[in-house]
This record gives sequence, structure tokens and C-alpha cells, in this order.
Amino acid sequence: MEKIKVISPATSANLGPGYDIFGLALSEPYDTITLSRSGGGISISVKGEGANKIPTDVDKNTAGVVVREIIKDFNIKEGVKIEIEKGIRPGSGLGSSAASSAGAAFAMNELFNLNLSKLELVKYASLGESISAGFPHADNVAPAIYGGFTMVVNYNPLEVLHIPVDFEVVVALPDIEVSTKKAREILPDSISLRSMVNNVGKACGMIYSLFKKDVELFGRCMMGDSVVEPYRSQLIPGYLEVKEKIKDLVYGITISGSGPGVIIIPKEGKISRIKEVLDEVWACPVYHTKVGTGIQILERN
Ligand SMILES: Nc1ncnc2c1ncn2[C@@H]1O[C@H](COP(=O)(O)OP(=O)(O)O)[C@@H](O)[C@H]1O
Ligand SMILES: N[C@@H](CCOP(=O)(O)O)C(=O)O
Repeated sequence: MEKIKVISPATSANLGPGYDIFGLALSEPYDTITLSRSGGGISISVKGEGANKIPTDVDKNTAGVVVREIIKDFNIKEGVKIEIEKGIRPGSGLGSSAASSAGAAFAMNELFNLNLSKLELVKYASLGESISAGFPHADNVAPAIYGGFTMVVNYNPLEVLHIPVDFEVVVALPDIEVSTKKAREILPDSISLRSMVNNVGKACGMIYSLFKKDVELFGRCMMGDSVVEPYRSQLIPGYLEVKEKIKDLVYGITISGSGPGVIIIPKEGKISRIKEVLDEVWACPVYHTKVGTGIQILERN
């Protein structure tokens, strides 16, 4: 194989009480990543959403870092050409950096037939997240690679659990930029026992709800975070207003990842009214989509 093209999906991490643990693959938007064998070295080109904000230096691009590490570990003598077409806005809270990291790991595995497991792909992809977030959080790259809903139950060693799920979501992308690195810096180093009890309880409710296919319980528990949202909602003007105005139209709403993206679990038949509120407050892009199945191969030759 000389070339492979994959689509790597947006992902919504944290999902309220699951900070750095929970993640959901979405069906759209997505990045398109093409890797080709080349004469030597690693080259990167980026086009599409926010391309001008994305470095093409190998050591500063999440996909470049992942490819560099795999080449080193497997002593690959050939070069790799990386072509990234961004469909996910950088700094959106939809795992834009993660989509490139995960797509690059997946594509390298196929291009050089490395037989890496999904867990090994998550490990490599999370190295890219160190570049964008300053910490190799795996809660975006895991759902991009596994699809569905994932839980990073341990970081050292890495352990990921996966639940295939399929329900509709609405994602709004206010025209605000929030860097994950900055959105992590504003969080406290420690929390109260009451906050821990609250978040663990809500997280348990979310996991139980997936096995019972109870989207109302999922959404209600998703809204129960008392650790991260109080800080990060301050970075998203209009968030509390939207939350109040749509409370009777949704099962749940929370900040997607580090924001400013917002993920909503809609009640049946309420989509158009939800979109009206989002348009009134933010007048921003809105995706009415569903949980995705992860990275897909588009072409290989
Ligand atoms: N391939 C890439 N795709 C997206 N962002 C990248 C990439 N490589 C590096 N970055 C940097 O990562 C940052 C976006 O990541 P982050 O702040 O985590 O937001 P997001 O929620 O979109 O992942 C941007 O500052 C961008 O410059
Ligand atoms: N757990 C991370 C998730 C960041 O998600 P992103 O989509 O904003 O990159 C965090 O909250 O810092």
C-alpha cells in the first residue's frame, strides 16, 4: 500500500462529570487525513477549517508528532507525506487536535501494516494531545478510534472501556475560541469530597443509562457536573442563558470538551425550537447528528 485516506471524527469529551474519562464519537464534523509513503522525512500540509491556525512543523502538529513517534518506534526507513483537510474547527471543543492525532495513528497502522491494537493506537494518538493540551488526555482520541462511548478508566497503564451506543445529539459551535491548554489551567488542583461524590454518582448514572438505553437519565446525569462547568462556563458567554432557555427542550446540555462547543441531548420533536434558541443567542453553526462509529477508511491504494 502506497497511500491511505481516512475520515477521523469529531469527538465530545468529558460529557459533564467524566472529565478526562468520558468521550463520545460523533458522525460529523470530521477531518480527512491522507498518508502516503514518500522518499524521506515527514511533510505536512493542512487545508480547510482554521488551517491557518495549525502549524505544519512536525513537532508542533498533532498528526506530525504521532507519525514521528511511530516511525521511530518501528524503525521505518521511508518518509511519510501527511495531508490534513480540517472539517473540525481548531479550538472548538470537538477534539479537532485529537481527530488529526487519531487519524494519523490509524492510517500509519494500515499503511505500514503494523498490527497495532486499538489500545495501542490510543496510546500513540494521545501523544499528539500532549502538544495541543499539555497533557496526553485520551478522552478524545479513544472515541475517535473505538467509536461510540468510551471511558479511560486508567492512564498508567492506559485502559479504555468501550460501549457501542447510537443516539442523536445536537452540537453548537459558538464563535469563541477556547484553547484546551488554557481551559485546563483554570481548573482547581483539588476538589471537595462532596464534589467528588456528586460527580462519581452522576457518572455512574450515565454508564447505567447506556445499558438501559435510557437517554433521559443519560442527559440528566450529564448535566450534573459540579467540578468543571462552574469554571469553564465563564469562558463561554451565553452558555448559562442557553442552558436556561432550552431546559424544557432537552434531556441534557453540557460543555463539549474544553469548550466553547456545547453538546445537547434533544427531546423528541424539539430540534427546531432548540435551533431557534441557539440562533437567537449565538447565531453559530449547529450540527444535528448522532453518535458515530469512529475512524473510517475512504481509500487505499
Ligand atoms: N492537526 C491539528 N489539528 C488541530 N489542531 C492542531 C493540530 N496540530 C496542532 N494543533 C493545535 O492544537 C490546538 C487545537 O487543539 P485544542 O485547543 O485541544 O482544541 P480542540 O478542542 O479543537 O482539540 C490549536 O491551537 C492548534 O494550533
Ligand atoms: N478532557 C479534556 C478534553 C478536551 O477536549 P477538546 O475537544 O476541547 O480538545 C479537557 O477537558 O481538557
